Amino acid sequence: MSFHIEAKAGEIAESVLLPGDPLRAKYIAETFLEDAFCYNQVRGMLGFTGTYKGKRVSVQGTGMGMPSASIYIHELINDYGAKNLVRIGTCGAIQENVKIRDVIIAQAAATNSSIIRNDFPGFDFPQIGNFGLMKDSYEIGVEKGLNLHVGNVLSSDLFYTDDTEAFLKLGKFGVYAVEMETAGLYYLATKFGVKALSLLTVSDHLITHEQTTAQERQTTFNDMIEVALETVTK
Ligand SMILES: O=P(O)(O)O[C@H]1O[C@H](CO)[C@@H](O)[C@H]1O
Ligand SMILES: O=c1cc[nH]c(=O)[nH]1
Repeated sequence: MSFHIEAKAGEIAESVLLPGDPLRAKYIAETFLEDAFCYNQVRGMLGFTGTYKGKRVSVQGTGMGMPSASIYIHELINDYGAKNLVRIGTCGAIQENVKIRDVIIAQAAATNSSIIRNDFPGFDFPQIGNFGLMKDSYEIGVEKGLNLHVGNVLSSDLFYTDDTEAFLKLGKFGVYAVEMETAGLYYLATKFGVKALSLLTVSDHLITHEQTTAQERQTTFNDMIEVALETVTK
C-alpha cells in the first residue's frame, strides 16, 4: 500500500498502461484483459491488473496534468516496482497534417512546466521516450495500418490558455500535439531508471476545431490501446 494506491504487494504488474481517465482504465480492463481485478479505488483513481495474451499487465488512471500523474507514476515505480510505463492519452493536434484519431508516438516532449526546470536551473533537459518501446510500438502500429506520427509533443500545465498562438507556434517547429503528462512521465522514468513511452490519439484539433465526443475519448481509442498492450507484452 502506498499513499495514493491501496494495492497489496505483488498486485501490480511490471508493465503498466497509464490513461489519464480512470474510466478508460476500467474500459481497458473490461474489454482487453482476462481475469482482471481492481486493485485501487482510492480517490476514484481506478487501477486494474489482468493478463493480455497470457502476460500480466496493469492499467492505472493518472488524472489530468503532471502534478496528479507524477504521484501515481512515482508510487508505481518506487512502491510497486513498475518497470515499463506506457501512457495512453488523448491530445489536441497543432499541425494541419495531423488529423483527428491519428496516433502519435511521443519521441520527446517539450513542456512549459517548472517541474523539470526546478531540478536543473539554467538547463533545458530534453524529455525523451524509451527507444525500444518506441521501435516496437512503431512496428506494431505500422503493421496495423495506423496513421502514425513519431516526434515531439507539448506537455502543457494548462488545458485552457489565453495564448493558443504559443501552442500553434510550436506546431510550426514540428511539435505535433498538446497534452498534459508526457514530459512528467519521461522525466520520472529517466530519474528512476525505468522505461516509458507515450502513445496519444488525437481527440481534437486546435487549427480545424474538430472534436471527438467525451464518450469516444473515454472508450473508443482501441487502436492505440492495442498497440500499447502488444508493445508491453512483446
Ligand atoms: O486523455 P488523457 O489521458 O486524460 O490526456 C489528455 O486529456 C486531458 C485533458 O482533457 C489531459 O489529461 C490530457 O493530457
Ligand atoms: O491536453 C489536451 C488534451 C486533448 N486536447 C487538447 O487540446 N489538450
